[in-house]
Amino acid sequence: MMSSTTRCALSINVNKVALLRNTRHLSIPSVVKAAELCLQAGAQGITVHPRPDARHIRSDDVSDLATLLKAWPQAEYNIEGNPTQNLMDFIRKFRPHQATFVPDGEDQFTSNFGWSLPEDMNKLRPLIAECKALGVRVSLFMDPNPEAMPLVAALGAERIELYTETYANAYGSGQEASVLAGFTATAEAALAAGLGINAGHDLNCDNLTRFLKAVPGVQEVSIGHAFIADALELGYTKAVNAYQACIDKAYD
Ligand SMILES: CC(=O)[C@@H](O)[C@H](O)COP(=O)(O)O
Ligand SMILES: NCC(=O)COP(=O)(O)O
Repeated sequence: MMSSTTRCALSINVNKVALLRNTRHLSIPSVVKAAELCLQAGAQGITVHPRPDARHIRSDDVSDLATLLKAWPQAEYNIEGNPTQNLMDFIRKFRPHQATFVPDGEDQFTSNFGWSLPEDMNKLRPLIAECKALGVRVSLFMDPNPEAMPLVAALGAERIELYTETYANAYGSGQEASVLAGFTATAEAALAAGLGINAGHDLNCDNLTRFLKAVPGVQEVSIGHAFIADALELGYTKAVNAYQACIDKAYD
């Protein structure tokens, strides 16, 4: 049973719509239309990760989505990236609801580790302070490690995003329970430190419910790759409905 009564929000990551669009010069599929259909279907937010090599989300997408989100005052705009690379320019210009700081290299294949604390603290502190001054919530992408949670709070970040690929890989295997226990302990430590909790990476309609049942206090999941794969088969509306049903099942 979940220990939090707050229902987890679903933020749809539309990176992979842009990835497909970028293989031609025809502006299809539309990233903005994808986001709009997901919001119309009941998604609570939109996430993008504009990488320095612009392999999927481009500057214009970040701008166009900021415009779209103005028409959806209840929805949250979450921009992910490395604040020592290109992220801060987007944060200063568009002031999204949330900036998720991710320690990726310039041409990293995909995100696959969280921040190292205390090592990264000095470079993160002023950037977190700047986001706070801009009215932008900061979430730090973190591996499951309870001991790091007080350090995240000491930096002034409001949330962590649990990097969930290890859970996704362990799902359904003999390792699942022990891997999940690490996420549960980290979430408990985060809550004790006064932090909010997000989660993401390789979450999908199969593994999502068990994660939310086991890990207390998750306020938001951002889901992209598996969601877009499902939407190719179901359409955006049915895919959002399916993921919302997976979230609802965690509260049964
Ligand atoms: C921060 C994170 O968890 C990633 O999942 C990321 O947003 C995905 O990036 P790609 O879509 O480029 O793999
Ligand atoms: N923050 C994680 C995210 O936005 C999406 O990750 P994925 O579902 O594409 O692995």
